[in-house]
Amino acid sequence: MTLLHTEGLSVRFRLRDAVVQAVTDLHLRVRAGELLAVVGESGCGKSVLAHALLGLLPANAEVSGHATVDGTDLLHSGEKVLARQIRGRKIGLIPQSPATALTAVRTGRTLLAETLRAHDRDPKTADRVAADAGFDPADLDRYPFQLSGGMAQRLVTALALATDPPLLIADEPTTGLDRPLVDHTLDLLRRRCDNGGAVLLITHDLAAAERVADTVAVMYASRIVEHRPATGVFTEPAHPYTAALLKALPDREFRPIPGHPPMLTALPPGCAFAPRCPRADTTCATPPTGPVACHHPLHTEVAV
Ligand SMILES: Nc1ncnc2c1ncn2[C@@H]1O[C@H](COP(=O)(O)OP(=O)(O)OP(=O)(O)O)[C@@H](O)[C@H]1O
Ligand code: NI
Repeated sequence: MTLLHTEGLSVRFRLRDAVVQAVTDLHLRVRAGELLAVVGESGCGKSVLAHALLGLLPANAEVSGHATVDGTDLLHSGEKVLARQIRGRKIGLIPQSPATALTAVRTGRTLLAETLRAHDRDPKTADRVAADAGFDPADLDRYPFQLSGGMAQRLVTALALATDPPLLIADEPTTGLDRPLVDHTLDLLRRRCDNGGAVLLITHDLAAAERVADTVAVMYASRIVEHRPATGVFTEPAHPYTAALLKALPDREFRPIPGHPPMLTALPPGCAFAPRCPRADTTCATPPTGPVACHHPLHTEVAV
């Protein structure tokens, strides 16, 4: 069963003298039981994608295309529907910046109890929900400013899991966590999928994605350039950008990708990776399409 479906999803921000093309023509499908990892360098549009799905973009954003969760239209539902029926009920979000997501004047226990009550769940389960997310219930009476970065991270994870949404979007959920807690969080996400939920995991951490993902979408300069089963992506990357990302890993070749991603205010008409790509030639001036968006993929026989 498909839980999340996007077709031609695009997001642009209109600035006074420029347009930021943050997400371009995204076709995604996440099925119940699936953990999809979205990976890519800083600024490629991952968090904007998450915010677009939850209706959390600022007023200068223009969204086009289609997106549904569990059959419900996400882009043409009003704020009331998004607030009452989507956020928390159908889609949970572990936000990228826990500190800004937490309300300074409420303790963890109050925040958690309010969330549980708002979704007709027993507020007395707050301790268990916190513990499941790796947050010590003994610390629930602290205010957000009394939490370390890693503790705040675990608290927002508990808040997102409290309502048990079918789709969870986790935006860099392991930031600031020590290795055992990273593993704890990843196992938690994996378990949700094994129990029939779906997770869209946004991460810089390719090792994390390799550990738990069923499918991987590699994003570059606002587009998904490779979207395939995880095993294929990690063992036989097809897009030169994916191959370069893997080579940059410390336990692989530790070779950084030369150059920089393009400005999202001035994207080229053809392949945006071409200026950094060892395989680029004149054909790359036209836009590549397909599950591996490249005119010269490293592998052509890829399972999609
Ligand atoms: N409100 C906004 N107005 C204009 N540009 C924006 C706005 N929000 C985000 N952007 C731009 O959209 C692009 C994508 O941002 P996004 O936060 O999605 O990146 P990301 O892939 O999540 O990066 P990171 O890995 O660092 O979190 C960036 O260039 C960012 O500057
Ligand atoms: Ni982000």
